[in-house]
Amino acid sequence: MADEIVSVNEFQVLARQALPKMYYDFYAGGAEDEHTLKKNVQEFQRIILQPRVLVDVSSIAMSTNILGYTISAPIMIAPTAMHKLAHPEGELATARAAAACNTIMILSFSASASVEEVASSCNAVQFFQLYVYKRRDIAVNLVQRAEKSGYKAIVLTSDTPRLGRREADIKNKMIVPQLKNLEGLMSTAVASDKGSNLEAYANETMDPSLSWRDIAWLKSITNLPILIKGILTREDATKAMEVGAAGIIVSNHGGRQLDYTPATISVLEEVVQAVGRKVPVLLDGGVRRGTDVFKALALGAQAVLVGRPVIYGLAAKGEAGVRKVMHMLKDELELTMALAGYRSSRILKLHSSIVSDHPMLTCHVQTLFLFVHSIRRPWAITEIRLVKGKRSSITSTLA
Ligand SMILES: Cc1cc2nc3c(=O)[nH]c(=O)nc-3n(C[C@H](O)[C@H](O)[C@H](O)COP(=O)(O)O)c2cc1C
Ligand SMILES: CC(C)CC(=O)C(=O)O
Repeated sequence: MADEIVSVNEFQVLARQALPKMYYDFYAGGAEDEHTLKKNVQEFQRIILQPRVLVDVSSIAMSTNILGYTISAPIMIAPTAMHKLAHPEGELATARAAAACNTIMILSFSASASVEEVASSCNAVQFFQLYVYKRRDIAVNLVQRAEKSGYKAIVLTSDTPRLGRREADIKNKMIVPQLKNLEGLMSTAVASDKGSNLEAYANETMDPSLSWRDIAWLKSITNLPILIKGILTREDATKAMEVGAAGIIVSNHGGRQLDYTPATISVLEEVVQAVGRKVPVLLDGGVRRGTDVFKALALGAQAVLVGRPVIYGLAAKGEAGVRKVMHMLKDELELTMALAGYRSSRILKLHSSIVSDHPMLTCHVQTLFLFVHSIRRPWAITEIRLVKGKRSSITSTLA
């Protein structure tokens, strides 16, 4: 019963029961040692919150704005491939859930429903995630179809010149169904019967020569704003600004590409600092609790994206499962804000940008001693504590 589920992680157990092993492993798995997959969750857990009390939290504002579109909470749906392997209604159910929750879904290039089908299934604001294949005409075709169908932005995934080595998929000989967006354009059948068919297919099709120079080409084929997904360093954040990205998604692809990349939450601040509030910075990877969302906002994210929990909700309960996942995260975030002494998720973001701009933070990062720093503003008190060179807690509230 969906009603008996009290936390997002419980959906993973239900999804495991509902799905064939090959598909469950595909969704749940990461690359190689799955170090980054685990770190994404663990690094959230290392951050401790120090609440402020006796703040009037009788009314809490959860909504935020992404590229001019208001969403009910700073929690969006990450692009994930092939939802029909999780549930027969696939992306259509996910999109309806996004619309019901008044949030943005990013449709995967590798979806099992077409851009047109998903666009016409509901009135949610949708972005389209793009992989660039060696056959550039496919990107042109899909970007133009997405634009025509009413998608509001292109999310270019930058971390997949080749597919990460996902060992469960290799063992299971993971298959690739025909991808709906490519029907009539390209077959997804691959000759190899060894290892992961998905890996063979991806490596045959993805364009490993894609580079920063190609953003100009992408801009020449669309009028939509372009967000770049897969940024983990200040250097690449700066480059993304130089090429005119409209937004950045701090992501390590949920630990499915390069293993031993840092957890996204641990590099968020570095990216936010480089971007300097010029464009929105979003984060995905390991978000499983409202407190995780709160931590990401406090460190400068405008919103987070959720990947696997959405698929698990879909696999377990279809559209209702996705709605439940999104509602649980939103409710937990609201409770976190109340208990931590916050009235608005937007104020949270303002605080953190002050924090990350402060040079003291960087110069004390290596210290082995407790470092307490507070900044006073007419409207805010922000306090950051670092222990042994790591951020250990975040406190800030309205003055
Ligand atoms: C099963 C699965 C499929 C994915 N497919 C895509 C995809 O097609 N395009 C993409 O840019 N990212 C894809 N991702 C990465 C997600 O967009 C996102 O970065 C990641 O899932 C976030 O981590 P989380 O699952 O811990 O929330 C996929 C992730 C998973 C788990
Ligand atoms: C079809 C795949 C390339 C989708 C993907 O990005 C993933 O599985 O992580």
